[in-house]
Amino acid sequence: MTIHIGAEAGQIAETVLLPGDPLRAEWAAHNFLDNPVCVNRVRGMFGFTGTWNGHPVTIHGSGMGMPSLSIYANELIRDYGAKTLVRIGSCGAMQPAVGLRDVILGMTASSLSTPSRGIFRELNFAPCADFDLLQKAVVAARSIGATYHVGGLYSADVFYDERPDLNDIMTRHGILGVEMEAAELYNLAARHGVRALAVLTVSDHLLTHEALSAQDRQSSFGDMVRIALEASFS
Ligand SMILES: O=P(O)(O)O[C@H]1O[C@H](CO)[C@@H](O)[C@H]1O
Ligand SMILES: O=c1cc[nH]c(=O)[nH]1
Repeated sequence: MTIHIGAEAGQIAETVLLPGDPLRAEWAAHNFLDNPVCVNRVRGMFGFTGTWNGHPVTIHGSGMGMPSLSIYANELIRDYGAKTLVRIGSCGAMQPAVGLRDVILGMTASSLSTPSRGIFRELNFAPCADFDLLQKAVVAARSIGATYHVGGLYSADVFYDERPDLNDIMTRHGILGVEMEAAELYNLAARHGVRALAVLTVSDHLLTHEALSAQDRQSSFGDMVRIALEASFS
């Protein structure tokens, strides 16, 4: 057990899917895993471990924002030995060619700052996905017929952004979507020598202002879960 995760040693799989929403973790575990067992409920941040095609998998909420994800990813990697961490999240589209419900595979993640800023200081480290996972996710996305895009993410620190000019700069530089966790996940993966990828579903569009409901964000993003699982084990 750790401060934030109540699972016993051995109850967390080496492959962990990380939705921000703990109820999405519950939905995904019950819809995609065999014999899911709840292994964490500390602070209501549910984690479930089961199997997918015989492979042990944990699906664990990360919470919203990089400070929250950083707590869970640190403990999952350092205390439980997680080796493959795939964020399965929602995001806002930042390009006209990206549509609602499309999947974005996050090759890089730009940010204003992350919990790792204190380490990098004057350096502009470039957080990026694990290439092997990324290319396997592309194959998986193609095979299930998902509409997908590969490219850069913007990991913002705030959802209600008083600096829309930052979004505009990201759009002008080709960034596909905005979310709030991937940059720190990629930083931690680099630091600890593990694999990470963000597989996201577009839940709203910054340019058209279309948006899906909270219920849709919790329990209708099956393609990204399938892609995350296929990529992890192929
Ligand atoms: O749907 P999740 O995975 O939580 O991801 C996105 O949704 C939350 C904001 O609504 C932030 O966590 C953002 O990154
Ligand atoms: O962080 C997020 C997630 C979805 N949509 C956004 O605009 N931001």
